[in-house]
Amino acid sequence: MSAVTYLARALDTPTNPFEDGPGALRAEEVALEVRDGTIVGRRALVPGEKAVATGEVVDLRHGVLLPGMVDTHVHFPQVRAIGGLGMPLLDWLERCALPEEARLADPGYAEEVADEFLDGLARAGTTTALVFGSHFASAVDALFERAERSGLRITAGQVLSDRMLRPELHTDPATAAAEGAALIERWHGAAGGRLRYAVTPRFSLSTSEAILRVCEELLHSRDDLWFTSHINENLREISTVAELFPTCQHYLDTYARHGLVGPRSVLAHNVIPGEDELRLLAASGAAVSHCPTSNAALGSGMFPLRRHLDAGVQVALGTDVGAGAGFSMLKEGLQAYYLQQLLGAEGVPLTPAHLLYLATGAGARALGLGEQVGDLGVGKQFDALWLVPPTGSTLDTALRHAPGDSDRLARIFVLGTPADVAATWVGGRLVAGHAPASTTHTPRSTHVHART
Ligand SMILES: O=c1[nH]c(=O)c2nc[nH]c2[nH]1
Ligand SMILES: [Zn+2]
Repeated sequence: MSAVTYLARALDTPTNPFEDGPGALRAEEVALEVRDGTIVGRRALVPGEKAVATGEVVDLRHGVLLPGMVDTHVHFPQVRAIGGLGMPLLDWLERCALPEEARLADPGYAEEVADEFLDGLARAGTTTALVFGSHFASAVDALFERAERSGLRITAGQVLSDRMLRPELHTDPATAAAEGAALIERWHGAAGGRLRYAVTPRFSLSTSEAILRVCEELLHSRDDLWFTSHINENLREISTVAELFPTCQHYLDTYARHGLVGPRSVLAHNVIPGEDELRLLAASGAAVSHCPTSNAALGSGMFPLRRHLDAGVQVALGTDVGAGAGFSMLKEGLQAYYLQQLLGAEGVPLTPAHLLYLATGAGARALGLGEQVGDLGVGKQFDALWLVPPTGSTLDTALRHAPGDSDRLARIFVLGTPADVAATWVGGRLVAGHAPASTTHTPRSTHVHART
């Protein structure tokens, strides 16, 4: 059994600040005892305390420890398409995203992109993600194979479409059913449950009723699969979906009538929802992934967080790479804050605790992982990111002069970038960066040895 004690200045939100207020922010100097990847002990330290534990000790107190970020909407095949500005959704798809996604038909290309993608997540401090896969089954295999090695917690699936994209990205119901069943068999629950399968129609605009029926069969082939798709992102998209599904009550109904909306469903965007849709989302326990940098880049609209909260809909954050502005969930949190400020009286005034919760605990709960990850409490996995801004950087200065814990967290969201993430762990395993050498403390002696 491997046991390590991490000494850290930790910030987390073990409860929901939308219910408990800003007091939900926990800021402590702690000793976290981690055994086989699980936090088994947590003790508050007297600041600067030295002789704190016996056994292997890693001192992280010159940085800030946060729970690993949870990205609830991110596209694996779009890493190389980040940064396409100046277009609304459907033009951006046609010009930027889909030509790149078509390249993943080449398995070698897909492997390279999978490595870039997973590396991008881990370096940004993201430890868990709900990932839009590729239209090609071979590329989805590549993603899961690389994810198994990377150590990250990944829920993903083959993206399904059979119209209105480009022919090489289209499938047919029989192929979709066969490939989906094989991928579920190979990957759902693999790597000790770190990898899970999500049935993933791209959006109703590009999926016929026949493909949605396949999605229904695949999703209900087991009772523990996930569902994800897009919804209500853009006015042209919404009116096209209404024309394509004349008998549906609203966009959400195109999924709901196939049994695709439930507590294991995550729908991205929902920038322009109807009240009926919000009620149905809340009643079904489905979550919405809010992707604020993508919404701003594509001019999709202003996410009505207040209406979601009032209706009781679960909301978490997603980067939506590549329409979004990169893998940083700190940037996503900041953009969510800005957007709510711009909404004036209709916006929700978000505190730093809200931002941290949206980027960690809310995502964990939306993905059914709230018992395992999302904060740094006893019983949780040691999924964490360690921020160590370079000495003399603006973030370093800002943190040294922060008057309080909430201000420190605000400064991290405003100024933090992946370049400040010195190390990322999943289940106690280092998945990016470098941790300091541990020291072994015995009752009599202390010596340093290198950690592998
Ligand atoms: O932001 C988005 N990115 C996509 O790739 C996509 N596909 C359908 N709808 C989408 N929205
Ligand atoms: Zn998306």
